[in-house]
Amino acid sequence: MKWSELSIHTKNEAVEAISNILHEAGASGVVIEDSAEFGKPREDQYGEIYALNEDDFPKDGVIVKAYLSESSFLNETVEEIKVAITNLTNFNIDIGENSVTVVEVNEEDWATAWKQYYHPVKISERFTIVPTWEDYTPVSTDELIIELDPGMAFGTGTHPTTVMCLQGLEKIVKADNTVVDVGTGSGVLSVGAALLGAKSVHALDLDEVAVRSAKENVTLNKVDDQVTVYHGNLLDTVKEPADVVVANILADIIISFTDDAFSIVKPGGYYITSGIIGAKRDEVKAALQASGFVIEEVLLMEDWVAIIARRPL
Ligand SMILES: C[S@@+](CC[C@H](N)C(=O)[O-])C[C@H]1O[C@@H](n2cnc3c(N)ncnc32)[C@H](O)[C@@H]1O
Repeated sequence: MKWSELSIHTKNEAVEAISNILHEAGASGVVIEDSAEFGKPREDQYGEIYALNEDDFPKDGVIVKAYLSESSFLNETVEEIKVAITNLTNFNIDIGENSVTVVEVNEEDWATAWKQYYHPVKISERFTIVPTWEDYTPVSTDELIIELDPGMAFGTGTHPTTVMCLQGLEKIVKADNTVVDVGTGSGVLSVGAALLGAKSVHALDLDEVAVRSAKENVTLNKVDDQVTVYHGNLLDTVKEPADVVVANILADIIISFTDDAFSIVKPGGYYITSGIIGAKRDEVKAALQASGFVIEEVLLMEDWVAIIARRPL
C-alpha cells in the first residue's frame, strides 16, 4: 500500500495545534522536526535513532510530518487540513510560512515510528480502542475493548468516519446477527461487531495489506470464531443475506453499489455507510433511497457524514 507524507513547515507555537488537526484527520502518526533540536544532546536509553545529519532538520521553524493512507480520503483530507491550519490564525497562533507539501512514500520508510503517538481512546458509549503496545484497565464492566495494531492498513479507529460506524454498529448489532464489513482496513469495525455479539462477520478488502492486518487484529481480539477475513471487491464475493452491512468507503464508491447492498441486506436489516464528505450527503441519500432503502439516521462528525439506512420489511 502507498502512503502520502504530508509536510507542514510552521512555527514552534503551532506544533501542538497542528498535531491535533492531523490526528483528527486520521493520520497514523505525526513526526516533528524542529530546527532548534539540531545539535542538542540526546538521551538514547531506549535505543532511539536520531537523525544526526544537519540536512534532516529544517533551517528554521519546525516541520510537522504526518502519514496518510492513499486508499483513504486523501484529497479531501489534505484540503480539510489546510483549511484547519489556516484557521489557527483566527486564534492568533503564528503558523509561520505554512507551506504544505505532499509526497508519496513506501511503507518501509516510516515503519512504526508513529506508534508513540497513538494511545487508548474511548470513542463511543461502550467502545475503547487500545493500541496493542499500551496497558489499559477497563473503567466499567460494560466497556468493549478493541485491541488494535493497524500497521499499514487504514483504521486506527479514531477517524471520524470509523467512529461513526462503530457508534452505528453499537446501536444496531444484536447477538446472532450476520454482518458484512466492506473495506475492512485494519478490521476495526468487524472486531467491534463481533464484540457486540454478532454471530458471523464477513470482513473483506481489496487491499492485501488490509486483509493481512485485519486477520491479525481479529486473532488479537480472539474473535476468530465469529469473523472471516478475505480479499474481495465490494460485495462481489458475498452471497449470504446479512442483518447489517457496513461500508466506510468514499461516497462515489458507495453510490456505485447501493443496489448490490440492497439485495444483500435482509428485509428489516440495516446498511451503515460512511466515508461521505458533507457535500456528498444528499447524493448518497438519494442513491440509497433509489435502491429502496429508507434513511433512518444521518450522523455528522466534523465535515464527515455517516448514514444509517434500513431495508423495509
Ligand atoms: C476508509 S478505509 C475504512 C477502514 C475501516 N473499515 C474503518 O472504518 O476504519 C476504506 C477501506 O476500503 C478498502 N477498499 C477500497 N475500495 C474497495 C473495494 N472496491 N472493495 C473492497 N475494499 C475496498 C480500502 O482498501 C480501505 O481499507
